[in-house]
Amino acid sequence: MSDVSEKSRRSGSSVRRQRSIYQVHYCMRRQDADMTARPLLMPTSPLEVQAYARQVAGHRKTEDTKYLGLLQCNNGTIMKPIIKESQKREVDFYEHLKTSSDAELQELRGLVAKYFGNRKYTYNGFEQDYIILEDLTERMLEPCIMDVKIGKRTWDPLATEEKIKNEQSKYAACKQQYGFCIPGFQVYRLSTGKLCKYNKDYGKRLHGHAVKEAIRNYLNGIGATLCRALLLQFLSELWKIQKWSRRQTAVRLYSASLLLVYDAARLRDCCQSKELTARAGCRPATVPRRRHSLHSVGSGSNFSGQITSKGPVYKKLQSVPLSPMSLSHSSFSPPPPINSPWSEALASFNHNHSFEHNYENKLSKIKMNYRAMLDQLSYDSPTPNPWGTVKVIDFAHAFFNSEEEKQIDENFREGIENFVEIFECFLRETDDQVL
Ligand SMILES: O=P(O)(O)O[C@@H]1[C@@H](OP(=O)(O)O)[C@H](OP(=O)(O)O)[C@H](O)[C@H](OP(=O)(O)O)[C@H]1OP(=O)(O)O
Ligand SMILES: Nc1ncnc2c1ncn2[C@@H]1O[C@H](COP(=O)(O)OP(=O)(O)O)[C@@H](O)[C@H]1O
Repeated sequence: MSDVSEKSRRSGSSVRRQRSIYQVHYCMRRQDADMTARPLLMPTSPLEVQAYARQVAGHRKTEDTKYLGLLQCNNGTIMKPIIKESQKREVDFYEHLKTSSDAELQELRGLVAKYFGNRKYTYNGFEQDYIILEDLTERMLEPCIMDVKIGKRTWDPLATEEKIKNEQSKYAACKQQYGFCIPGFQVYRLSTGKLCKYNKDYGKRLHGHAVKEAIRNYLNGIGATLCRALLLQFLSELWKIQKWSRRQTAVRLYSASLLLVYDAARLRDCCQSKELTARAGCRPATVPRRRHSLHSVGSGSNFSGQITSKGPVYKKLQSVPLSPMSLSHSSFSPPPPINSPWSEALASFNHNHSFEHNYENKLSKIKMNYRAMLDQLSYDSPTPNPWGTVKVIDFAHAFFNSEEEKQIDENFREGIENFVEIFECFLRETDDQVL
């Protein structure tokens, strides 16, 4: 991306004002719920395109000089080539999803990358059709990306015998055990900033316990504590996908993937401030002024803007003690209303089946930690944008159900359940984290 912006600056074609890295990367994220938002590029800016260096799986080969991988545009979108029949079906899938009035499909719209239509584009002298999608890693400084292909069955009803055999032979142990597989991921090491890439050959060898460890590695949790804030960001989206997959009968998603993305630069900030807080034994007494926050007026929060040594102060409520020790002798009062993806995560968290047996014991502690974490995150960022998310991608083998075919897609649901369970298990490891 930096090459692109450098070029536009030199040619004087960019209409963007120069901004600091921080502004460019963190403060401009779009928050629209609608997947068909308007293109991001200013009308006068020329579209600049290059091979997408952040692609961790899928088609990438070059045939002659025809590049089969994704392209990155300088307007926050990526372009996915439409070459095979299955990819043509993917266009139809997005087009139908865009206009459908079916409630289940409307819900799915919020779980996939934003779709901006399709277009012809000439790259390296070859004209091709492309699907235009939101780049989920946009503005990330150190994007950590994992592609998780969902389902024991990864071939669609139109697959040939040969294709079925090929699919059955790949990632066999992993798919059998977990109902998903990992065709690729990349992670920036928190300590060194080094980028480590893991391709499909690595993914094909994964099975048993190594699968969970690969996910832990992706989360920068090898030899270090997993970050509760990061896990909750992922879970807030994963629970939505899980809830949808438990009910929906509209579509069968063969070979679709979850694309997990987070910014290691933001994770590093989060860990460093946690470390500082732990060392000081309390949160910082003075907080730099923020222009926007989760708790700005109108955001629905009762946060007063003040933080004391005991934690954030809420309007009309007592300040929140941060130490888990204090829980044993304090009566629990519900947290203030906060409208954000975080509060949705908390709501899902409280109602999730997997935690019901621990419900009474853990709830008050979780809520207390959680409220503190919300403040920590909003303190670190001038906007409340999450720096980790997950979306469903790759609908080349997706099929809409007719009325007679309507039933739950067990193949997809099962894979999601198992993946969510791993994240919930990781989250339990962080139960003692107080931010
Ligand atoms: O060889 P194919 O034709 O089955 O290609 C696979 C692609 O299938 P498709 O062409 O869309 O039907 C397949 O594409 P989809 O993700 O299914 O769209 C993958 O790229 C697959 O690689 P992997 O399983 O992720 O390691 C590709 O598999 P390999 O390159 O690992 O064989
Ligand atoms: N919306 C997106 N934002 C960022 N990266 C994406 C997006 N969609 C796909 N990718 C990247 O491209 C890879 C392949 O995408 P996918 O749709 O699965 O293509 P294929 O059909 O070739 O398998 C993903 O693993 C991911 O790295």
